Amino acid sequence: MTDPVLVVDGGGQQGATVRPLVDVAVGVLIDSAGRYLLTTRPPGKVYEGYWEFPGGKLESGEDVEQALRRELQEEIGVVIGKVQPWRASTVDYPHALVRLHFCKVYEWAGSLRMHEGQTFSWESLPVRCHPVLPGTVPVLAWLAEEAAVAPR
Ligand SMILES: Nc1nc2c([nH]c(=O)n2[C@H]2C[C@H](O)[C@@H](COP(=O)(O)OP(=O)(O)OP(=O)(O)O)O2)c(=O)[nH]1
Repeated sequence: MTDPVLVVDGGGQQGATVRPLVDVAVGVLIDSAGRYLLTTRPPGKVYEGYWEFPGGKLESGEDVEQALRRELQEEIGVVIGKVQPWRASTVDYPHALVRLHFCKVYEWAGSLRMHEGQTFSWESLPVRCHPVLPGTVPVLAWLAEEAAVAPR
């Protein structure tokens, strides 16, 4: 069975036209207090200012882990340790059809530096950040479900 596709803001609306599926590596960084790192989408990008987990598109020849390591170093200035593949989802936005590969990361080196003009916040559930990117909203629900089953 394939996962349902989350259609956002009307999605691609191209009918029979097949759109490429863009793979995106996303890091759910979790600190020793169990808080999650959220960042705003940088100026000039679609959904500018919306809150998301840091990450970005896979480049040619990269796997999810390689892309995540590169993106987090480029965007937030940290070198991540072990990457734990977690969940995936597909989102149909007007600008792109994306496959989001969420990974949990508990270890990293270096201080956070927002290289693309983002804002960051360490958040507990329920998060105070608003607005959250539509493709990211379900992730917060998954995290809340997990926390309910295995509270810290
Ligand atoms: N990083 C990230 N992207 C997300 C999340 N949720 C979600 O729907 N997305 C979507 C938004 C974008 O369509 C796509 C990420 O693409 P992007 O444009 O930010 O990637 P990038 O940094 O490689 O961008 P660029 O260099 O090509 O400008 O994934 C999330 O939590 N984190």
